Amino acid sequence: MTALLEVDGLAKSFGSVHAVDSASFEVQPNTITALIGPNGSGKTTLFNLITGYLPPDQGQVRFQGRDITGSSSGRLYRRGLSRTFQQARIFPQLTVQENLTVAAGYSWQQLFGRRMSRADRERVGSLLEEFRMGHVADLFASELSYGQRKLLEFAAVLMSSPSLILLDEPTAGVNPVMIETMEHHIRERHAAGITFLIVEHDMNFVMRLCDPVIVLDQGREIFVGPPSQVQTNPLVLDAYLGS
Ligand SMILES: Nc1ncnc2c1ncn2[C@@H]1O[C@H](COP(=O)(O)OP(=O)(O)OP(=O)(O)O)[C@@H](O)[C@H]1O
Repeated sequence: MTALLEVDGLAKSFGSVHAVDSASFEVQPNTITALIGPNGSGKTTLFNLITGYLPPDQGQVRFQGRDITGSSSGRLYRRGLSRTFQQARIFPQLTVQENLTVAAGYSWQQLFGRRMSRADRERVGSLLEEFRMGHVADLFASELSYGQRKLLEFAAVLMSSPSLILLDEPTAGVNPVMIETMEHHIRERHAAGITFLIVEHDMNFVMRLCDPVIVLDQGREIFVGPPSQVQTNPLVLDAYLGS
């Protein structure tokens, strides 16, 4: 099977800190792959390198077989590679509905002139329904709870019809009910054909949802395998207990 995403010898240093140090791994299509590792092991930096928010010092990233190293985040978004952030990046001064509209690629002028295609209007409507956000559609995003903002960001990246979504700590700081909601939506969208790469510290969440699991330590992968083998792998235990 051809990998959907290939990370090959990726490296990034900040001064003397080797945040990502020759990392290489693949994400196969139709998986929910986890990327875990102790604090500071380079997970967010890797996400930034893959999604065009940081240029790598070395190495290559391929998406759907094409070299995307150094491509801009906007270009990757339009090609079907989207991401979320640890702190949801949404527009607090726009309503929930407007946030989804902007994510479809509409300019601010079009947004306020209501010149939106019927198909996109319907997509916004169906996402509001799917994510049960109809009742908050006209609230400003700033009025949402922390968890709802994360959910909105997730819904917004779906406007680009992505084939791969990178989620950066989707459950961090989120209440248990919202964690279940998040898991439900990931499963639903996975069943509909979207591939996920998820950075997450909640091991219960990872163990029940993800396969395979990639473990990063000091900027490079030290384990790739099924969740059942992660917790007993000596290299993984060393990385976590030694940190
Ligand atoms: N912009 C930056 N400037 C300097 N150092 C940085 C920068 N970004 C990350 N680092 C360093 O790179 C290393 C990897 O950080 P990164 O945030 O990628 O790790 P992480 O695995 O995502 O951590 P966490 O689980 O705590 O979110 C850390 O030592 C961090 O301090």
